[in-house]
Amino acid sequence: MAATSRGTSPVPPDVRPRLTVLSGPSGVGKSTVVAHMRKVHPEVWLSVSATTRKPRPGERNGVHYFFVDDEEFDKLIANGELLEWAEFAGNRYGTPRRAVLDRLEAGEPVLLEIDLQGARLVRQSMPEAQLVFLAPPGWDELVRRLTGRGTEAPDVIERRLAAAKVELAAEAEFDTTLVNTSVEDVARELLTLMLQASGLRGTDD
Ligand SMILES: Nc1nc2c(ncn2[C@@H]2O[C@H](COP(=O)(O)OP(=O)(O)O)[C@@H](O)[C@H]2O)c(=O)[nH]1
Ligand SMILES: Nc1ncnc2c1ncn2[C@@H]1O[C@H](COP(=O)(O)OP(=O)(O)O)[C@@H](O)[C@H]1O
Repeated sequence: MAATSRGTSPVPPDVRPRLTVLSGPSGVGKSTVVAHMRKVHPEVWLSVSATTRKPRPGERNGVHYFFVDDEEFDKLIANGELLEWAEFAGNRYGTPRRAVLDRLEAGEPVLLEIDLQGARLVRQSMPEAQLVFLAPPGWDELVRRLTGRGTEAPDVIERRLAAAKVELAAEAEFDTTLVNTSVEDVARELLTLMLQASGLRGTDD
């Protein structure tokens, strides 16, 4: 089944590459979509965030995240090295500023996968960014995905589901919604949105 696109952002007249932010509730499939993008479209540059969260099995430092301790995260903030950062479900996450700006200056479209608070901060500091909301096909499916992933303890799942309710209520703040029914379809639509927003050609393959 195809991913459903609810609403679209107008294609801007300028041709500057734009930052694209992908956000959505925990368990909706953001990491899965991003992993698929990495595999099928390695040319798309994905920001790697710093986090104080402990790595999950299979997660690699410098690939999925830069895993740092609290002290190192404090330093990143103090030195102004983060474009934005937020606390989410008891851990801190932030986007390294320099790497993102370098890529944008080099003319490459850039993708950030960050939480709602981060998306709002990016909207303030870079109003030209396009904000894409990844929505679940329904609440029950979101619960199933988050529980089925099996990476979090029940209390952490509860915290993430509470955060998910807040995140779902913020959908209207985003330029576009993609419903994650099919990972392949979402990745394709996301790539098209990124290329269109950057004044480059959208693809249908
Ligand atoms: N603000 C912000 N949020 C981030 C960043 N990196 C990841 N996140 C978000 O932090 C939340 C938790 O991420 P994670 O622990 O990897 O869990 P998962 O996304 O549910 O698999 C998600 O909503 C991510 O999108 C970042 O650099 N900044
Ligand atoms: N389109 C989809 N259909 C069914 N399951 C999915 C889909 N996308 C992701 N999932 C599954 O949902 C769970 C949560 O996905 P994940 O990418 O970790 O979410 P997030 O990064 O948004 O927290 C994973 O077990 C993943 O395999």
